[in-house]
Amino acid sequence: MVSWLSAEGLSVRRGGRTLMGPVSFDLTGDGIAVVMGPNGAGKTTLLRALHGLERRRGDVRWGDAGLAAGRNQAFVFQSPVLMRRTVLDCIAFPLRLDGVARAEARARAEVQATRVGLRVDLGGAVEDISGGEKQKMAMARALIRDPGIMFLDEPCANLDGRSTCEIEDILTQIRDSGTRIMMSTHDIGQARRLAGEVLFLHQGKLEEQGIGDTFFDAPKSKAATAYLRGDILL
Ligand SMILES: Nc1ncnc2c1ncn2[C@@H]1O[C@H](COP(=O)(O)OP(=O)(O)OP(=O)(O)O)[C@@H](O)[C@H]1O
Repeated sequence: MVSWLSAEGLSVRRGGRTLMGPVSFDLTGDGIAVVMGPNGAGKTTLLRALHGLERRRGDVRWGDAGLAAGRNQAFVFQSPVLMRRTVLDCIAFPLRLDGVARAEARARAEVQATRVGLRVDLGGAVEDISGGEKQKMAMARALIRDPGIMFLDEPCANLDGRSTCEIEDILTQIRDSGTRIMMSTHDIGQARRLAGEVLFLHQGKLEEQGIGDTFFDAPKSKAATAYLRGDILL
C-alpha cells in the first residue's frame, strides 16, 4: 500500500538531550492515525516535528496526501491560539494571510463554521465562546485552506463528554472527506473509537505500530499491554 506519511530515524534533541526518537514508521491506512502513550512519551514532540515546528533529524516523506502532492498541512494545538478578533475573522485569518479579499475570506469562513457545527455568534469575540466551541473554531480555521493532512494535539483535552462527542464526529467527517488526520490522545476510549492506525510511544521511542482493533485487542509490546490495562508507565 502507498504510504501517505513516513519517517525514518526521526528525532528531536534539545539542550543535548533527545526528547523524542529516533522513530521510523510508515502510515498507509485511510483512517485516522492516533499517537498514544503516557505523559512525556513524546507525542506532542512527534507531531510538532512532523509539522516542521521542531528542528529535527532524520527523514520525513510525504505521500499522496501531503506536501509532495502540493497540499498544505494544518496543526490544531491543544489550546487553540486565540486572536483579538471576531470568531469569523479568526477562522478567515489563514486566507487573509494568503491575500484573499476580506469578503471572500469571510464567506469561506462561514462555510467552515457550518461544516464544524459552530453554534455561536460569528460576529462575537472569540474570547467569549466555550472551550468546546473554541476547539471547533480552531478546526474550522485549520480546514479553511483544505489541508491534505491535519495534525491535532489532544483535541479533546479538558472538554466535557458532549463536546468530545461532537469533535469526534467532526474528525470522522474530515477523514471521510479525504483529509488525512494524525492526532494524539490520552483517552484510550477515544483512540479505540477513532484509530485506523496507532503509533504507541513510550519514553520517546516508538514501542509499537498497530492497526486499530488488532492493536487494542492484542497489543504486542509489554509497554502497550500495560498502558491499555491502565497501569501507570513512567
Ligand atoms: N520545551 C521543552 N523543553 C525541554 N524539554 C521538553 C520541552 N517540551 C517537552 N519536553 C520533554 O520532551 C519529552 C517529550 O514531551 P512531549 O510533551 O512531547 O510528550 P507527550 O507525550 O506529548 O506528553 P503529554 O502527554 O504530557 O502531553 C518529555 O520528556 C518532556 O519533558
